[in-house]
Amino acid sequence: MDARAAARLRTVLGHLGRLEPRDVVAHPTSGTVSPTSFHPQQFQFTLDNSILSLEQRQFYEENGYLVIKNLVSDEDIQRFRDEFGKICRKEVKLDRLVIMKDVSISKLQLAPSEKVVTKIQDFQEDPELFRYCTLPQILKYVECFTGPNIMAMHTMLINKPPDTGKKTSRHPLHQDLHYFPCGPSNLIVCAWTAMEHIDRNNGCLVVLPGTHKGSLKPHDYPKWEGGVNKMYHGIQDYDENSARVHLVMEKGDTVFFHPLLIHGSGRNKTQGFRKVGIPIAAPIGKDGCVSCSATPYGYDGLKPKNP
Ligand SMILES: CCCCCCCCCC(=O)SCCNC(=O)CCNC(=O)[C@H](O)C(C)(C)COP(=O)(O)OP(=O)(O)OC[C@H]1O[C@@H](n2cnc3c(N)ncnc32)[C@H](O)[C@@H]1OP(=O)(O)O
Ligand SMILES: Nc1ncnc2c1ncn2[C@@H]1O[C@H](COP(=O)(O)OP(=O)(O)OP(=O)(O)O)[C@@H](O)[C@H]1O
Ligand SMILES: O=C(O)CCC(=O)C(=O)O
Ligand SMILES: [Fe+2]
Ligand SMILES: [Mg+2]
Repeated sequence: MDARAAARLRTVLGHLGRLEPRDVVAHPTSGTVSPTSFHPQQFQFTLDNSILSLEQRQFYEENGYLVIKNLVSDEDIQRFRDEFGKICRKEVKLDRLVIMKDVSISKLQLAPSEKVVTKIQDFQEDPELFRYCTLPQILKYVECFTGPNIMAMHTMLINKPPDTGKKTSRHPLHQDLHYFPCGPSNLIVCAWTAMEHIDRNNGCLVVLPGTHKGSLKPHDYPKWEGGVNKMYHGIQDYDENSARVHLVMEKGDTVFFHPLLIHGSGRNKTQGFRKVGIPIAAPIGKDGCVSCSATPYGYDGLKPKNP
């Protein structure tokens, strides 16, 4: 994006001011930004940029997600795996890190290892893992949705365990915006990178294309017999007829998706631990998230600020 386009985007963000979370809920598609004159009405969910092809833009506009193949190198993924292993074995300790175990094993006293950690959240203080959020090729695409001043709102690495038979390794269908009252929603994007081959066997991402055009729906715990992980809320009343699309991805492929896109993941029927790094959401206004000024997850400075 050139400097003039960036300046216009900042102006738009400035006019939007600081929304209350309920405003984001009531007007989830507020904040539509068409900062340049190329296609003023045509595009609602992507910013004008020279990175995405017309087909890619149209795909994201229509479907709410976009898979970019082979975006993160094997070498980087290996480094993230190594660091994750150290965290699980407690060789690296981080104050604010949240470590989650699958509910099916949460009450067992198990020795620290990668086999008992289902997910880590808030790794922004770990320089090695946080490199993911600063990879130029990730930021290049993130910028197509957020504009040039980018902040990581949340960081995660998911290590989906082999299902114990209770189906607790599933992640119910949800919208990420449910978890963070950030906005404008169209300027938020989540990046999800496969750290290995992922398909329906080990629990790939499942999306309901086009649902990013809808509103934020009520979420609650699904009524699953085997139990549900803490905070794994699901949408109760989605359209049963919507087509579910299973995203089969290779190591290093990254899917960028809108925070209102309904998505989830199935159970892991293999004996491996399915790793994805690292969903981040990366919105930012000029001085922080434009709707929730202070967020404990906010982490600034991924790219030099535009003057
Ligand atoms: C716009 C931005 C978009 C950003 C996108 C991000 C979207 C995010 C979508 C999600 O990922 S939703 C899921 C988010 N999940 C969480 O936030 C869970 C975070 N994890 C935690 O809070 C802790 O890991 C947890 C409380 C579950 C465990 O913490 P501890 O290890 O300190 O707890 P401990 O082992 O002492 O257990 C405390 C209690 O929690 C229970 N527990 C542990 N793991 C559990 C689990 N997995 N599920 C349910 N309960 C669990 C455990 O049995 C125990 O119950 P009791 O009090 O009855 O003894
Ligand atoms: N029939 C369904 N209708 C709506 N949502 C579903 C349905 N089946 C599964 N889901 C949701 O979609 C997510 C992905 O499910 P998916 O069907 O891919 O995996 P699975 O049921 O674990 O395994 P399988 O590949 O055997 O179907 C699940 O976590 C669940 O929340
Ligand atoms: O990789 C997965 O299982 C999906 C996780 C997810 O959507 C989330 O944590 O918000
Ligand atoms: Fe999610
Ligand atoms: Mg199924």
